Amino acid sequence: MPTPVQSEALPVLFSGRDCVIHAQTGSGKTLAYLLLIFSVVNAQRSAVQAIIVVPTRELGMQVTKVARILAAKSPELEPELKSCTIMALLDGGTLRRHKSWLKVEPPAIVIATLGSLCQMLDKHILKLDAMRVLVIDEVDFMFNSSKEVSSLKRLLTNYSSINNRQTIFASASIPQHRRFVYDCIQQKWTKADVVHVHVNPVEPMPSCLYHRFVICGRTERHSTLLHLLQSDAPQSAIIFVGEQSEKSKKAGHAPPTTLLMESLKTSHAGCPEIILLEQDMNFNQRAASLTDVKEAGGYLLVATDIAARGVDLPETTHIYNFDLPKDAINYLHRAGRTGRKPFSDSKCFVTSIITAEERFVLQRFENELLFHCEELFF
Ligand SMILES: Nc1ncnc2c1ncn2[C@@H]1O[C@H](COP(=O)(O)OP(=O)(O)OP(=O)(O)O)[C@@H](O)[C@H]1O
Repeated sequence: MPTPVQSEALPVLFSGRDCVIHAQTGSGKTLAYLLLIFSVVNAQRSAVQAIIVVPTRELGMQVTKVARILAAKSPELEPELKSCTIMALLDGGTLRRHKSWLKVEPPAIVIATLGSLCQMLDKHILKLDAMRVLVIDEVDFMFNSSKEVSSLKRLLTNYSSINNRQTIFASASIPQHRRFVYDCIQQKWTKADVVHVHVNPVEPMPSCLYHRFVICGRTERHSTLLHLLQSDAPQSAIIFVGEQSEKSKKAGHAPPTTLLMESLKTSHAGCPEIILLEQDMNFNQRAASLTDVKEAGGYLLVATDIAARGVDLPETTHIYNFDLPKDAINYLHRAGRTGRKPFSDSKCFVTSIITAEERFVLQRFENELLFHCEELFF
């Protein structure tokens, strides 16, 4: 049964028009663009026909997994046909192996981070002559990232042309979306008849989310979190912690994530597994953390914003903002790591631990994202 965004976007996508898919977190945008790709690519052809660009390795691994599930065919149905080949070309991957694979037998679908993709394009190892669909997932994040933006523009205009491909942009947040669609046409990132599929514009976040906040002093945040965990007793939760500042790093202080992990391990015994996921971990450690989360019966995932975009852990019922996110868009994406079962109406909780001075910041997020946050008292 299609979700609302799939119902709205699929007819546009199948008509061949370029599309900006703009719908709440957890609404099923991934399947919408993957179904288009599988309707377009010819699995028997050894040429890259679709590329999906993602901002992080974690999101890339997740999209690859869904694409491989869709690609798997029953051998008894059409034994003579080979199934669609899919390659993950992600930062931290084994580029040497990918190079030889791309040269010998190019896959039909490539899921890539921008850095790794541009490396292959610059070296002429990957060619886009046969590319028919280009998807940029979390598009607002990519255009906002000073590291990615110039490569992204090159990919959209220099490496391939709008006339030879169908271009799909997806995100739950596209600030100033009218301006963005105008830019898409002016800058020739999409064709002029691009369609903006905007699902539920008056409610930017899923309605099953219940937003709360607790006010406490700076030094009481650990004990407040422990108190919350005891009263909520979540089966599976994500605790978002801010990145360590350069100043704090230089002063030799322990990262806030490490301090929180220690505090949880000593004071919150008997809880679900406590797992860490942060930018500073190497790629193998990050992959191991996500595997642990998926295999655990229940988890407390302590994470920085690396887990805020796209990561799909449908069992998560509680989000805690141990530190406030830096802006409303980040709040939306952190909150959207819960409420990810499209046809379920069970309540999920997003709780921010703030100081009295931060109340006005949260209020600003409420005004911008049109939601109500209720105060909790202990
Ligand atoms: N038609 C469907 N029926 C049931 N579940 C679905 C359907 N489509 C997608 N899902 C499930 O919904 C969840 C969220 O989907 P997905 O990851 O595509 O969300 P998204 O819109 O990309 O969210 P985000 O903006 O946070 O990246 C996934 O677990 C997916 O398997």
